[in-house]
Amino acid sequence: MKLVLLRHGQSEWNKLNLFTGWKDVDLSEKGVEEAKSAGRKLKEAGIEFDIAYTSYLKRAIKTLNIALEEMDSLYIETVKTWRLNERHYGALQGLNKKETAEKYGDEQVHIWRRSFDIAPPLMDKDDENSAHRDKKYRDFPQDVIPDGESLKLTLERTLPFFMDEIGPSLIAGKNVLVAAHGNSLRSITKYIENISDEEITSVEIATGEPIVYTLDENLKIIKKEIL
Ligand SMILES: O=C1c2ccccc2C(=O)c2c1cc(NS(=O)(=O)c1ccccc1O)c(O)c2O
Repeated sequence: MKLVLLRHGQSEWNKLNLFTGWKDVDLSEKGVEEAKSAGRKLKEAGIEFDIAYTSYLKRAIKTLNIALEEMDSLYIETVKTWRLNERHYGALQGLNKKETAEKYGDEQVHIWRRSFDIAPPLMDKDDENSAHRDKKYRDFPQDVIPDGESLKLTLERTLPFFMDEIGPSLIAGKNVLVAAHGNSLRSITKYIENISDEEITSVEIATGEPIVYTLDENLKIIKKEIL
């Protein structure tokens, strides 16, 4: 069966090189085109999906819907989960490179950049952008919703969803499409390709380029191709 990973197209804040995280920004024009192109590639590859998974963030949801529309597959079951959200960048959300360096210093940025288990400064729970005040997350236990995540924490809240939901769909023989974010897709890649904690920080998943895994019933990779 096929597992296809698709990182959302360029967002409005990617264009401005701002930390985005859980900020629910829209796709840019370019991002919409990237999603259409990904959908066309998947249609040409002739993959028929049985189920799709995405995050609670519109840049991923729209990427999925645009790609499914290109494949004339908007009818398939789609599951949305906060566990596929991008890494939460805490108080850094909305900052650009210059502001981050000015506020925290180049040395600190350099440490954060390569770190696996260091979280950024947390966002205040009463910040207007806090997930604790966002209706999307109102039904979740408040201690589960993050205010900032290390890469390790992000992987640790995404992988259980893969093991409990996506894995069983694959083992049931379904073709699965996951439209999500750089760091949440790293979690799945890390597991499928058995990548170490050190190596995963340098794995980059390109936007809008479907990664197609053909897996056996033990979720071992038979073939990997990037469309
Ligand atoms: O500061 C961070 C950082 C801080 C806290 C947790 C994670 C990261 C992180 O993962 C990261 C950073 C900077 C840059 N490059 S940058 O310094 O040029 C930069 C800074 C701010 C906004 C966008 C930029 O491109 C990266 O490529 C990163 O992957």
